[in-house]
Amino acid sequence: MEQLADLRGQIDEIDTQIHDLLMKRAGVIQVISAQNEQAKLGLRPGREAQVLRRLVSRHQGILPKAVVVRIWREIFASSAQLGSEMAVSVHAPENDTKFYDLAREHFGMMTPIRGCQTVMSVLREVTDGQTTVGVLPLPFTGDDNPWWLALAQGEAATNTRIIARLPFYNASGTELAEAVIVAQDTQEPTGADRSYVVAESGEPLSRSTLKSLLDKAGLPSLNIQIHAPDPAYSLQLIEVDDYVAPGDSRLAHLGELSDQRITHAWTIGGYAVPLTEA
Ligand SMILES: O=C(O)C(=O)C[C@]1(C(=O)O)C=C[C@@H](O)C=C1
Repeated sequence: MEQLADLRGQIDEIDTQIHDLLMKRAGVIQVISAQNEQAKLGLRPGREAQVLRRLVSRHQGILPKAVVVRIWREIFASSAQLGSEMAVSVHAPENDTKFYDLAREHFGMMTPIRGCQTVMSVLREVTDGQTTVGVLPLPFTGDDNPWWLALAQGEAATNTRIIARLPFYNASGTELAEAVIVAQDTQEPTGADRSYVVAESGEPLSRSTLKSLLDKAGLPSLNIQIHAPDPAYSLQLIEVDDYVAPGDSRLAHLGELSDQRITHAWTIGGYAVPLTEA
């Protein structure tokens, strides 16, 4: 049996290597950020998703995958901070810390996170540029005053988009709150993605009509939320099981496929399919 002192010596040597590699990685990030000085957002959730999928798929041994993900969350957060000062605003109504907790888990120990009482104040801070990203509840059916309407006020009215979904990896086995990250940025495709599409119409279309139109257009839908504030105007939020780029030709087909009942359709962003489901 190897002597305990030898084994501790091996651990010391490994710790030195890990530390050297972390410093080397930070140096590479510094070079990237110097080359991308114009880019406001150091955060790239799509790239993070690809890195984590790759590491988790090659992972072996007794160290839990969740630990690997946890370590890389801190690494990503510190890299994103190096790229540009990052601040997070999160929906944190009184006595409800579930979104704050999700954000802290995702953005690590060092990122400034500010709680906002209302979803609208989170959105305002992102849209005004007071904060880099916002964390908001996942859009849900039955919400009488959905926040996503603020992202759906005409295609060019806002640069704020959904760029990620939380949690990306839920290893706890318990149901966590679910949220999306919004930013003045665009969704980056990663090879396994979903996008949110808004379809505008006069009279609301039924879910089944809309679903079959979407299928014909090649847009597989997972979830449809209808918001019809008056009989002559409605907006439908569709979660599509695929990446939909701004200006995707499938969106333009919806008009003719629906005999012009859909007057306009556009994407408001989306997210990389979470690791647990990939
Ligand atoms: O790939 C980049 O552009 C990076 O800035 C690197 C990096 C990383 O640490 O891996 C940094 C932060 C992003 O959220 C994603 C990737």
